Amino acid sequence: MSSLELRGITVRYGRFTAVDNVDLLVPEGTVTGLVGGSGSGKSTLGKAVVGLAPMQSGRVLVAGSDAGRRRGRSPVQLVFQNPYASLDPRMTIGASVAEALPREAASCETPARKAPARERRSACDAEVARYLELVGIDPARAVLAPDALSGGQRQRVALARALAARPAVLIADEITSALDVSVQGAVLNLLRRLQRELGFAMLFISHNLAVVRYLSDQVAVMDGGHLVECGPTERVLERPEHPTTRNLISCVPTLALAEEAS
Ligand SMILES: Nc1ncnc2c1ncn2[C@@H]1O[C@H](COP(=O)(O)OP(=O)(O)OP(=O)(O)O)[C@@H](O)[C@H]1O
Repeated sequence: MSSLELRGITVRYGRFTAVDNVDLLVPEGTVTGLVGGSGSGKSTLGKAVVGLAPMQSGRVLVAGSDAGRRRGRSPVQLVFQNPYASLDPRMTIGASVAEALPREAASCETPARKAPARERRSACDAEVARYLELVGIDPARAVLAPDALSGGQRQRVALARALAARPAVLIADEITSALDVSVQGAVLNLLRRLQRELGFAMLFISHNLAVVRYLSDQVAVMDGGHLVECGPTERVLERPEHPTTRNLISCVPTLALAEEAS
């Protein structure tokens, strides 16, 4: 199990500072919910952690060492909002998951032993089946292309692909917001169960405070690229200290009432 520690992360797009000197610790085996208004810098921070945003300064530490300096696969995996964009449409879902497997897991090879091709293939198929089963997809569907699946099923496959890389840390960026409300709950329950079973640290980015409360041990709040508040979920949501947090919380009942009224 590993922690994720962000130290002084700053991201600029040209002259615009999207994330400004953010420090954040996600302790090992726990979930931090990252909330904030639209454009506050949540996704940019998540992308910076995996090297997809132009980080001006700062360090990303996984289990205390610089994530970027590790050899081989990244210890951090990111699952995006859009399950239609996160899988290669030209690959079967089985091939997408297989691609993410660490070499030893995909081949049952050791440095001392090179496995024959047939043995490698069947070890790889077994691992792919294991990860598809883990996310509730029938392994017989491994031969299908992503467009044969629903949005919820694709997001499950995207999750299987991320987990197949055996990440120490998972970043989930609005992973249910593009899904039908009827399948959102199932994907969130799955994510919570897998996080507890596999024990990875998770940065869970969401607009939905109810979902953040359900999943998170601590909540971090962003505003204008700054991290303005961070603390245990119960404390932050019951006794918010920063006006931005109070404002986010006060918007929830307003929205609920607006939905009732419409
Ligand atoms: N590639 C980019 N080039 C220029 N500006 C960008 C880029 N990506 C994001 N931004 C800007 O950076 C700011 C933070 O964006 P970001 O997507 O991180 O916010 P967010 O909190 O995730 O918002 P939302 O909840 O709406 O997804 C916004 O003002 C956005 O317009």
